[in-house]
Amino acid sequence: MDLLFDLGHSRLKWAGWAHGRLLAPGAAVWRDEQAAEFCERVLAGLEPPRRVAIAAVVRGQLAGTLESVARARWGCAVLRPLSTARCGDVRNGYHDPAQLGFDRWAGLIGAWARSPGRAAVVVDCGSAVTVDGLRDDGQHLGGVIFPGLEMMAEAFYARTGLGRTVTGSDADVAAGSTADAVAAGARQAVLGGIERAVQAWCQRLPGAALWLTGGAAPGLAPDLPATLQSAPHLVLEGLGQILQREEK
Ligand SMILES: Nc1ncnc2c1ncn2[C@@H]1O[C@H](COP(=O)(O)OP(=O)(O)OP(=O)(O)O)[C@@H](O)[C@H]1O
Ligand SMILES: CC(C)(CO)[C@@H](O)C(=O)NCCC(=O)O
Ligand SMILES: [K+]
Repeated sequence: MDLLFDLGHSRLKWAGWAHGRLLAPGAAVWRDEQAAEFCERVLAGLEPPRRVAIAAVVRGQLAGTLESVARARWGCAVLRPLSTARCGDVRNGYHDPAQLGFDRWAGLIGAWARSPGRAAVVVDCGSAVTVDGLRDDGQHLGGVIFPGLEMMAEAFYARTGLGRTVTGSDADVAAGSTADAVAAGARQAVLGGIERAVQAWCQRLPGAALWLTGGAAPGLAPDLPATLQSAPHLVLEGLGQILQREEK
C-alpha cells in the first residue's frame, strides 16, 4: 500500500492507496503544535506504507517536516509531485503549468479518472475556492480562485480594523450583528461565486460532470445545485493516479 497526503492551509488529509483505490481516509487540523510533533502524532496511527506521496500547496515548513518524518519513520520513498504540463490525457491550461496549485491539478486528474473522456468542472472549497474546467479531450481550460468562507471574513476584519469578538452565524441573510452579517455575507458570496462560475463553465462545457470537493463542501452542498456531485477525496484520488503513473 502507498500512503497519500494532501496538505492544505487548514488541514492535513491522508488515505491509503492500493489497486487504484483510496483506503481509510483521515484528516487532522494542525493547531499550535510543533510541526514535527504533529507529523509524528499523525504518522503513529498509520500502517507503514511502501511509498508516500505528498500534495502540498502551502506550509513549506510543515511539508518538509512531513517528508522527513515519514522518511525517518518508514525509510520509504517520499514523493512530492508538482503540477506539470501533462498527465496522461489531462493537459494543464496554465501558461506556466507549475504555477497551477497542485491541489487543483490533482483534482482535475481525479475528475478525469472518475469519468475519462467527459468534460468536467471541479469546485474545490478549501481555504480558497477554485472552479476549474476540463474539456472532454482532457484539456484544462483554466479556472477561477476566490477566498473561502474563513478567508473572506478574516480579510474583512483585517482591512476594516473591526476586531472579531465572536464567530458569527451564517444561517440567515437577516443578520442582526456584525459577526453574523460578515459570516452570512461570506456564505452568500461563496455560494454565489460558485453558482456563477459553474453556470459559466456549463455554457462552455455542456454535459460536463460537476464535482464538489474540499473541507467546506459538506456545509455548502445543501445550498448548491444538486447537479454538483460530492467527491470528498478528489485531490487524493488524483494524487494516487499521478503516483501510479510515476511507476510506469
Ligand atoms: N468542520 C468544519 N466545519 C465547517 N467548515 C469547515 C470545517 N472544516 C473545514 N471547514 C471549511 O473548510 C475550509 C478548509 O477546507 P479544507 O479542509 O479543504 O482546507 P484546505 O485543504 O486546508 O484548504 P486549502 O487547500 O484551500 O488550503 C475552512 O476554511 C472552512 O471554511
Ligand atoms: C488557490 C489555492 C490556494 C487553492 O488551494 C492553491 O491551489 C494555490 O495555492 N494555487 C496557486 C495559485 C494558482 O493555482 O493559480
Ligand atoms: K484544497
